[in-house]
Amino acid sequence: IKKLLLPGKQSGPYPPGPKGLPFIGNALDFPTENNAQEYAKWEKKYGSSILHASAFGTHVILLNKREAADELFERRAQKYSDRPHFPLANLIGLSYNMAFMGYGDKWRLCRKITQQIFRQGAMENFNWVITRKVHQALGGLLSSPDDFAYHNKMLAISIPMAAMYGYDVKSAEDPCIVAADKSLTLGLQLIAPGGSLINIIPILRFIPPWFPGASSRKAAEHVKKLTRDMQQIPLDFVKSQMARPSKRKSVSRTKRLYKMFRVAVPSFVSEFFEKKHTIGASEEEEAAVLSIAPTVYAAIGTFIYLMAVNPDIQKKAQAEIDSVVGTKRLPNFEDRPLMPYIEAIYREILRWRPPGQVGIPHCSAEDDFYDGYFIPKGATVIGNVWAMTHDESIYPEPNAFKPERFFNLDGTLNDDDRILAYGFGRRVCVGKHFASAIIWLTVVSILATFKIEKARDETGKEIGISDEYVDFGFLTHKTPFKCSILPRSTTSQHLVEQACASE
Ligand code: HEM
Repeated sequence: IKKLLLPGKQSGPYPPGPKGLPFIGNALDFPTENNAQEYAKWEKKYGSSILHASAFGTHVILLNKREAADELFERRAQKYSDRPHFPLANLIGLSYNMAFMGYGDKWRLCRKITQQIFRQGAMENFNWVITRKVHQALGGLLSSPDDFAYHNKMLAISIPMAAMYGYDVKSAEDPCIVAADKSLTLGLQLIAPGGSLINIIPILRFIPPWFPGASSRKAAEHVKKLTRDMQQIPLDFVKSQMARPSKRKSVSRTKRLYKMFRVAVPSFVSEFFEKKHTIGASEEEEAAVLSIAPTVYAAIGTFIYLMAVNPDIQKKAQAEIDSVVGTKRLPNFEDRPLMPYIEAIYREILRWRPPGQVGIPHCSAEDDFYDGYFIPKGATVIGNVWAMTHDESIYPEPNAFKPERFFNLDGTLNDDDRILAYGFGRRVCVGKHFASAIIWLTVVSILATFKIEKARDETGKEIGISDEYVDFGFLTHKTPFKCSILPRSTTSQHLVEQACASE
């Protein structure tokens, strides 16, 4: 209300954008689905790639071009690394997550710890657990290929559970998985700008959940409980394991966990607990990064869809794998530098359909100018990743899935390896190396062993797959579809069976 009655001194024009109504501004103009594509249309409509809209006194700046995102989020990072207030994050118990924290000491501490754990050089710690879970997913595809979405979900949730907590999920019925799945799906939906009226009119958060019509508040209460379970079950597990006295003094607690459970240790949380004693992290920061699962799930869902509709690309990729790996073993991380075409597929998946099309919003910490336009302090600043990765001047025929675009004329990979889907500046995804390893190994392992095709009906006719996606809060997922996933040969079937038996 203060912002509306006493607007700050404005010293220049806002970027172009839709004309707002009194008081509510553009509250009715913000798209509730396909927002990245709608914001790209705004660019054409208002003749500018930097745009402005507002709702109830909150200014929103949209950046559709990479130069603007690089200038503001990277070069002016001091001013653009904060997050807007997410009124629902608190209500659903997600405020512990560093992705939603303001740019302050608490975030700095979390960032320091997580960056250390997930830095590129530390990926070896996780290779073992990623490999194990990817092999289990291959086994799942072998026994029930029609349930590929289920196996994908298990993979996406069980890797962080094992890596972070040393918690070994065996089935999707595990109470922790049920809670994680529901909490993240519902939570991310609610927290996004179009997810609830509370995000636009924060005062509504004070309405009690039992009040007639307070559906978001009710949903938030439900999600909060699920979030608590999702965190608490594995946290209790780690704490109980760490509290056990060691019989042999020379074996550290994390090594002891490793010996006992043969899961990915040092797990993120057990290492976090260890660090807590030396640098003093607080209780709330103990579980920071579980919201990653849906991003990985979205990327792998896109991969399966793209392989079903692009058989020639699939064949080319399999030819590369066969020439490097042969057919007597499964691929491993050491093969990665030897397979440029698979690398190009990885880049193209995240270019073609970034899991979070408009990333996570940043917030401006002070008044600023860019390109002659005024950006007020406290503005929500959104990098439209989808628009940037579909910029025709950089990626001709942007809607086509073409891994070849990442090659130089001499057949070597080009240097366009900055994955915009991971965001920008100081808030860039802290788990990008981890995510890259998971997605790469999943892609290469599935391609090495299975053939993905469109499903056929009883007359043998191919069943078409729609190209529709559905938005889940900040994320976008491929809508459910049918396809056929069969072993490439009896040799590849045996390889998968052996890998699963040895896990
Ligand atoms: C395909 C997979 C993934 C994608 C596309 C993705 C994308 C993103 C994006 C767009 C952001 C916000 C960046 C910004 O504000 O500009 C982010 C933040 C973050 N991501 Fe990821 N992510 C993925 C996987 C992961 C994984 C596996 C982890 C696990 C460690 C992770 C942990 C985080 C954290 C902790 C943040 C918050 C960083 C901060 O606010 O300082 N992400 N991610």
